[in-house]
Amino acid sequence: MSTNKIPYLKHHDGTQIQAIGLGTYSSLGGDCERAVLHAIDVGYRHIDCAYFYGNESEVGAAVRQKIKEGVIKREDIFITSKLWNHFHEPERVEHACRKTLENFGLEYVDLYLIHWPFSYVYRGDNVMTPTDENGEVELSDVDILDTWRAMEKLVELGLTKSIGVSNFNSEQLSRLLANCTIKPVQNQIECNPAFIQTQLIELCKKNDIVVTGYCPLRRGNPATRTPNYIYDAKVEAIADKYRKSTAQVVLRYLFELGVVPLPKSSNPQRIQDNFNIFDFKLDELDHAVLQTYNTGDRLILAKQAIKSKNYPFNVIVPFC
Ligand SMILES: NC(=O)C1=CN([C@@H]2O[C@H](COP(=O)(O)OP(=O)(O)OC[C@H]3O[C@@H](n4cnc5c(N)ncnc54)[C@H](OP(=O)(O)O)[C@@H]3O)[C@@H](O)[C@H]2O)C=CC1
Ligand SMILES: O=C1CO[C@H](CO)[C@@H](O)[C@@H]1O
Repeated sequence: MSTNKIPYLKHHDGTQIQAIGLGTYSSLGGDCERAVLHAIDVGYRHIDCAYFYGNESEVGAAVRQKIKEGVIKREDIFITSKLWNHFHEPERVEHACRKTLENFGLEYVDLYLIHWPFSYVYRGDNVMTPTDENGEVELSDVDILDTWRAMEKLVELGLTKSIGVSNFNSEQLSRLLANCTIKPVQNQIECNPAFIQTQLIELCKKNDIVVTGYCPLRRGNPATRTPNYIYDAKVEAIADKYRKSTAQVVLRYLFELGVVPLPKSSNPQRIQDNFNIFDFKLDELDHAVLQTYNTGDRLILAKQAIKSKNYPFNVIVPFC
């Protein structure tokens, strides 16, 4: 497929991002490498990764393979990774980013995000969820602004082109915006028909921050036929109208709301299908139907960090 017709969004720092990205959480080993190789062949130029996912080596191997084959140049592909919660102390941030680059076998990432606003005690690079004797996660208390200043240095060092955040609520984002030198280019948040987060999206748009949407398919599971909207007759009717799948309708819907969806798949057909959402347009009635699923039902709660003062989901933001 030609990538000419695929829309890109511009970040405020001048970098550009393809308006859909391949999610890689729970894509592991050979499955992950094959998924990324196939995605690049299909036309994806935006891959969402994280140190926490434990698959940066596989993603990097696939990207380097495609560069070697001459299918892409490094500058054609946008790679996001994320600082995990145990690396928040400012003095660990550069080390964490260099470790990620080493995993990828690349000299820079395009975007490095603070994965969550809360932090964990550091017990070693590979201890990603340190727990105490009661099995509770060991939370630490690093100020987001201190971590952000170290993130800004990564741009100066050329280790990442852009920096951003993930899972920041409106208060955390506003505080960061009021106190930063480099503004975040993105806030990556949960976004699917049942949980759109309209007000947070509006705040991001107002501040020229791109929203990337995770769990766009709400972790679709054909066996249990969840989430219900992928298997619901009303969405099937919309899909039939455009000769598309219900997943394509959902991804298109998020795109039309101004969100960059990050669907994960390791299935070749679904990887391709999820990318083919730029040749049709939903009408107002379709939007009205899809809006009825917005019940404000958050899927990812990160309850292990509920006691952190930086736990982001205490702020009750109306969802519509
Ligand atoms: N910043 C953060 O805190 C978070 C970021 N993320 C990022 O967002 C990405 C997407 O979220 P994720 O949690 O993976 O969930 P998704 O909503 O992308 O759902 C993935 C699931 O949907 C299935 N699926 C994919 N395509 C289709 C389709 N066309 N029809 C039916 N089922 C389908 C996949 O199965 P199969 O592989 O078999 O196709 C997989 O089981 C992550 O991979 C990660 O990169 C996710 C969570 C939190
Ligand atoms: O990126 C992520 C993938 O999903 C996890 C939950 O299942 C999240 O904790 C994490 O932030």
